[in-house]
Amino acid sequence: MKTLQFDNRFVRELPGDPEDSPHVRQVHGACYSRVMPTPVAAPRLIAWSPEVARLVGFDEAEVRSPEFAQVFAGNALLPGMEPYAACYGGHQFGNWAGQLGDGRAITLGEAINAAGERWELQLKGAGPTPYSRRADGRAVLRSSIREFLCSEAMHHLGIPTTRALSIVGTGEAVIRDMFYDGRPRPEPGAVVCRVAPSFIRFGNFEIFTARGDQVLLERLVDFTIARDFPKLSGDTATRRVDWFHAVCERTARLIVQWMRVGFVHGVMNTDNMSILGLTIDYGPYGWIDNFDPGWTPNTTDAEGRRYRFGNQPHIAQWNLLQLANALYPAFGSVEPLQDGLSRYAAVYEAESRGMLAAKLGLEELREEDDALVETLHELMAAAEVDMTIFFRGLARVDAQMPTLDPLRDAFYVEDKAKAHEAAFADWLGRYAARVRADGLPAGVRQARMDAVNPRYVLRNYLAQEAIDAAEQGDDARVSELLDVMRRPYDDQPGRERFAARRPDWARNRAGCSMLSCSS
Ligand SMILES: Nc1ncnc2c1ncn2[C@@H]1O[C@H](COP(=O)(O)OP(=O)(O)OP(=O)(O)O)[C@@H](O)[C@H]1O
Ligand SMILES: [Mg+2]
Repeated sequence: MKTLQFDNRFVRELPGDPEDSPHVRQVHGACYSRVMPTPVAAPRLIAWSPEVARLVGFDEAEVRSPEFAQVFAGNALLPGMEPYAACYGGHQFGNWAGQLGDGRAITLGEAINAAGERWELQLKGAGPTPYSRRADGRAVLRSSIREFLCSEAMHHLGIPTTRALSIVGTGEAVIRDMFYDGRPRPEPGAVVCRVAPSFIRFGNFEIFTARGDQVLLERLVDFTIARDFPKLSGDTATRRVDWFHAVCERTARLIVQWMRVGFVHGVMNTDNMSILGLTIDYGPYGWIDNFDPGWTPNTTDAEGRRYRFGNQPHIAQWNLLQLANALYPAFGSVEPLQDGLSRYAAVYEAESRGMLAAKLGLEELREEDDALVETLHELMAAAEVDMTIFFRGLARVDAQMPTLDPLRDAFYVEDKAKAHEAAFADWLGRYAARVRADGLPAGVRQARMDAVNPRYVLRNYLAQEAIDAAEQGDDARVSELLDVMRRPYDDQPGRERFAARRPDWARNRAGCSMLSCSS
């Protein structure tokens, strides 16, 4: 394998933990602890992303070499790698949880590719670290496949995200009690290598303020600005303000994108919020099948449904408020922080209106269109309409002569479809009139809509089918699904089944509609 070029700024420029054993502890006065991945019995490459391999600088032969599986299972290091686990805290389900940290993630290094881009390589499931608390530092195959596939699916949908290079099976079992019902069982283990310009989270800042360590807080702030926001200029105070505003804007744009495609993160704790506005931590996430703003995939969240689909914009702002509180000592005044939070709301509102207009194929969403959107959302929820199929079909509704025909596939329940047919016909009449008022040629409108309304999303049951096969030793389904998700906006002849409604068997099956945090 060729050598990569590393420039490990995080460990070079920030203070680390002087202790280098993985025993579990509170780590003070440090941004990270150096820790080696724990070797595994029998590394075996299960799947990889060709785009990410290219980004990092590996060709196919290198990825398929035995050395690759060794390195990306955590059994060997490439020259220049300096493994560490980051220290962070976080608000979980609305409550301050204290020190969390990379309990099973280990960064290998910051690779600089031929284009001069920085791509941090991080293993997830690579063994215990000082931050593992009572857990084992490992990850199961099912959650690793979900993380791998969804990272890449999101990227190809055009949504900011951490990427995934590879999944390597460990050849070792991991014990998990999937539904916390006292029935633990052994499951196959795996390690994902994920890749991003930065894995810094809101919680990396929160931990220092919670501990009254203003010096380290300010160091991390200025480091993040210098490394991850190099375009910001001016004096330190100006850059800090502009930086927080940029974080608020990026977060707003990210959530708008989730809402566009029906992605429900499922566990939007502040330790799972990226400072770059990337989607991070693919745990108990899910995709909307039938449109339901109240849906959450996370069984741990079933009661309060804090992280339900329709609540994500609100939660993101709440998380930014926690970040603002944490940053206050570095700012010394509340105004710029308040301005940032207002910026979030303004950008979210504007971007969300643009997104809704694009999904509907309208030039813009005017105030008088709000009722049109509201009625549609109510109808979709009441009639159990598949979000993805509906919007894809809507582009095929003839504005001169609108009928429900292009939308028939989107309905889950015959009775409900019948009951709402007249209301939908009425809505379509109003919609078609609005489209005609814009006067876009039909082909242009359809092409524009197809560019924002995907044909294929990583439906929960599709991922589960690939997982079931992989657990039986057949990895091909994972690669096939990745391949479909690489072109989500294109009709792919022969792959209609991947665009179909969720089948009935998947309605209430574990892994398909209910996900636990056990991973
Ligand atoms: N199996 C495990 N072993 C050790 N620590 C764990 C394990 N699972 C989760 N954690 C830790 O628990 C905390 C919260 O977990 P959460 O589910 O948000 O993260 P995660 O899925 O491990 O990973 P990430 O956010 O890095 O994608 C984190 O500090 C995480 O590292
Ligand atoms: Mg996490």
